[in-house]
Amino acid sequence: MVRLVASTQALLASTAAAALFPDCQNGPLANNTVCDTTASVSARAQALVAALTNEEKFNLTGNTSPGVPRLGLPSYQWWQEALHGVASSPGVTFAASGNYSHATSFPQPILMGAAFDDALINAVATVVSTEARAFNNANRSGLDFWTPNINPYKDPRWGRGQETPGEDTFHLKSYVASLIDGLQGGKNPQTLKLVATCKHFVAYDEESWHGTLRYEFDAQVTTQDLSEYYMQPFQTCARDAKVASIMCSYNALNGIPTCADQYILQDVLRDHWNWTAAENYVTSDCDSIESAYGYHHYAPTREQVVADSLVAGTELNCGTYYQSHLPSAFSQGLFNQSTIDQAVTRLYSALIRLGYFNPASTTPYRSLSFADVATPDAGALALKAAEEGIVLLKNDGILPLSLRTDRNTTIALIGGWANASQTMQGNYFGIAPYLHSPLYAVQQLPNVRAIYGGTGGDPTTDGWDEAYNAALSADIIIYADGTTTSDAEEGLDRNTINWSGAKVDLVSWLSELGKPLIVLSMGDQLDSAPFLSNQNVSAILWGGYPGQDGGTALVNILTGKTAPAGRLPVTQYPANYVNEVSMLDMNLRPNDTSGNPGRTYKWYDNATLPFGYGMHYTNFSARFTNMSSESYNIASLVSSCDNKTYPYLDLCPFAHQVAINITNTGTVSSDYVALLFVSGQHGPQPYPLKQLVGYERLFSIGAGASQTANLNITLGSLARFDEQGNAVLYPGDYSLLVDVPTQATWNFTLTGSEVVLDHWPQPRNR
Ligand SMILES: O=[N+]([O-])c1ccc(O[C@@H]2O[C@@H](CO)[C@H](O)[C@H]2O)cc1
Repeated sequence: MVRLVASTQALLASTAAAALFPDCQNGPLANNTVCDTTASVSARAQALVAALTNEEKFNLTGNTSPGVPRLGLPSYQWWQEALHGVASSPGVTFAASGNYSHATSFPQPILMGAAFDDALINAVATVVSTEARAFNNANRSGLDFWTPNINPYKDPRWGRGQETPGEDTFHLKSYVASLIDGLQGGKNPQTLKLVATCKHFVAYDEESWHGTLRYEFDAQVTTQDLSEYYMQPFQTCARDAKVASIMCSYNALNGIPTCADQYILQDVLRDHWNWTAAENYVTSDCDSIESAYGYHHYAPTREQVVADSLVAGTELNCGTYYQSHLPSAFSQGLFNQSTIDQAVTRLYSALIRLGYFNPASTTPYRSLSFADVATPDAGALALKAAEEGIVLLKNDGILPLSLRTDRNTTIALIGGWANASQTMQGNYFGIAPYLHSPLYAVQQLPNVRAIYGGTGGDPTTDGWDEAYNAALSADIIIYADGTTTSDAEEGLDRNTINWSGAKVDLVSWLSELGKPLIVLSMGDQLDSAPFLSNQNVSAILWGGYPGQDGGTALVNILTGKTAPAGRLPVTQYPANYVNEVSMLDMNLRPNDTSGNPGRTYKWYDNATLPFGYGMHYTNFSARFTNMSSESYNIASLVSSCDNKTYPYLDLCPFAHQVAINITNTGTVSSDYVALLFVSGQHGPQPYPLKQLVGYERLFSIGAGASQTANLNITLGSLARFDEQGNAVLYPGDYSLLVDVPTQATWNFTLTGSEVVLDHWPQPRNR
């Protein structure tokens, strides 16, 4: 076992302040082609690399890069984080006070995923990249941001599930395309706004479970599951959204640490997904090259491990292993000159694309300043993002609250989240301009007296009297609790997914008062069965990690200022699920032999609340309007696809848009998320229960009014994956359904022969 502590501390030490950009006017590089803005990116990067000694090149391969002082090439910190706002991380320095002392803190992705609103995600990412650029201009940040975490949230115990938009790959693909566009400033823009990094490539979704650490886990994944599930968000990142960077992970995949795996980094990422077209780089996770040696024991020497990783296509090492061991690996002949040249060329290509070597006047974004950070508009967007994601799980009619105007209403707030502040940010957070707790937000309501009843005891009954007394004198009781980063986060998986016995008992004790009792279930999903079945629990809202204005968002929903329309982006599993399948079992499909009951809504049918669940303050009906034909020939669908617009067959549109007319049949204006699923028995067995093929959020549908969701479904979304990982469109009967919470179906048939939409590259011999 290696100890990572000392070196990770070194990783986090911030770099000494240096010149922000190379001096291309008067510095030593002024006459080097790297400073010639009319030359191509690759010519510029190659010219820079040609000016470097090997020793200098090796030194440039760590996240804390010393630059090359002799050439006026500044030191550079490659490691910045911005999961839901510019975040504290090695390259980001917040000021102690005043300008640059804070940045907008949006909800965690798991709550933003629940909004099912790609335009919202693009707007959020645009604010994040603007604020990041402003920080960079003030020399408080680099330009490479190692976000998003886009591993699918497959197991409810995963500590980092909160960092992701959820469990469904169609959803993740759509979400991440919007996000990367906002972070990078478009698809292949003239100047990259930021470098975004899709991580962790691939099959990474385990932290520390029953003694198995993420650093040592060897994920055993079938080619079918790999292609169909674990790879899908990365395909969108690399192939379609043109993300500029990818991070390989700590785990091994079928015996090979991902950062040393030529199959995934070369055959899949660069060759199959054409990720060579633009100048991009792969970074290791932090100390994951060291883990490949010390935990995975992948090769007998450190030199062999760094050489294998560099050759496989990991250009940058978060850590110091490359800097320390590449020189001797090179002397031993373990890789050749062109390999290190290519790595450094790719790294500096990314900086060139960011305008790093260009005059400020020719680079957009250089004039952004603190006036562009944490603006009122950004604050309003953070509030809207939280409101859009919050999910109504139960309502006996108490919500929206009708508060009296003739006298004060007393509201008791009890529980670990009632007065939450930083907790609302989850992990990977920065310094927020403010943190409005639920208690604070209730205190702002007119004609309301708020009483704080403490956090409630767990596991002892300490604090229960305080809670009870507050509840006794209240008209309405709000119990706000759930998980925090002490229960689940990086390095920490959960063993249980139930509300603790003490919390269930406290809520039941409070419920015996017979007063309106609302549970705010915060953080990750907990099995809400005990509260769903308790008739004295009037309502339940799930609020995830709602960010800087989370309390206001929750209270706006409670009072009806905003109507809830979020949908669960993950399955809410029953508590016993954790006893049925090992966290280390990567299989998605149910398996009688292993006892795996299946994972995600596609393969598991016994949820407490299903993926996509979410109630409203009104009722909706749904109707398909334009499904004229009921039979489509597969060959015609494929041949009518314009391969200039759609270079990959899986992106080809289905014969026509699917139009779903949604009518608000109730009395309250509300957003509505149309979730379109397909089901049917075609392709390899077992068949999934259903799969998401489209979604759209409709806004403010008035009482009695209708709006239409026009969904552009693709051939790829209708495909199934065979055992070789090929995406195949199969003939057969299909049903389209909009079923949560309303029911509408439309059936059609695909005729003719099956067509492979995506031929999956087969694994190399291992
Ligand atoms: O040294 N540390 O303090 C430290 C902190 C976080 C850390 O986690 C890794 O670093 C992040 C890099 O983006 C990856 O998402 C995560 O897996 C790895 C190391």
